[in-house]
Amino acid sequence: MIVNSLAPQPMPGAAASTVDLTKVYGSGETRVTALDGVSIAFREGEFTAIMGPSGCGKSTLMHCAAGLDTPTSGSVRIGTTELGGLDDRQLTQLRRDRIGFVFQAFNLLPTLTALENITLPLSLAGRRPDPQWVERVVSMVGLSERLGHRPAELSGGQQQRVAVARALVARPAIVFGDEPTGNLDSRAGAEVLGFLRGCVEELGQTVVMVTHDPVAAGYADRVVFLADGRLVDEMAHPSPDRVLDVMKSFAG
Ligand SMILES: Nc1ncnc2c1ncn2[C@@H]1O[C@H](COP(=O)(O)OP(=O)(O)OP(=O)(O)O)[C@@H](O)[C@H]1O
Repeated sequence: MIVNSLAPQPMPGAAASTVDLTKVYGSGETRVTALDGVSIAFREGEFTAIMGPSGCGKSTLMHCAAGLDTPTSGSVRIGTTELGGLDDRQLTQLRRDRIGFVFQAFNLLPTLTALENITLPLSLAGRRPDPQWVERVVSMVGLSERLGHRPAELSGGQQQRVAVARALVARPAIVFGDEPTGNLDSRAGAEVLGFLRGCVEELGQTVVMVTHDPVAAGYADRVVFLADGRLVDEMAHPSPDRVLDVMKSFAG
């Protein structure tokens, strides 16, 4: 299937983009081509879900696009910054300042309060929080009453909301989520997805999320489908039913 928005060149207005990205793990008999020439742009202010069968390369794509893993070949840009041209220190700085992460495991520090966890990226960067922005993020994710609580005193959904707020606090160019609702029940998952949607609509953020869940994908503006390390399809304005139909076609 030809996918017309998967342009070979980085698009203007892309928060992140890849061109002809490949990632090969191992060698000889254990060689695995996890990504096989992926060119994609994540547009500013858009919520994209990455889907596809287990092992198709979703996490690898996200990790390479976020500068957490190094591609075998091809290029990755965050905005106009080409990651291949950065040394380790610059890459660490770019991840800290321009990228937000939300993982399946909430990854909060147990000894810190919710507020301290949220502002940790700024503390590490030696930056002062912008009180108005922190207040906006905190109230959007509905945590105003619980800022003094430690993670153990919060439900899973609340902990993930802290993680979403932490991902947003530095006003990143892009937020990446790796199955951010994978550990949550459907109600808490829906809340977190609603907040990610809110980040896009109310705060103008760009969000990219890996998910297996067609209902989660239904919150996105666009779903891109990977199979065997290649982009094979995409869908604008997805609904869970239509996403499920595409997923079934992979299984068949
Ligand atoms: N560190 C690694 N060493 C060797 N092979 C790897 C490594 N990481 C991933 N792979 C392989 O690369 C391929 C893509 O893996 P990846 O985790 O990106 O897939 P995925 O679509 O995210 O899978 P899932 O939905 O099961 O999480 C798989 O075949 C996987 O076994």
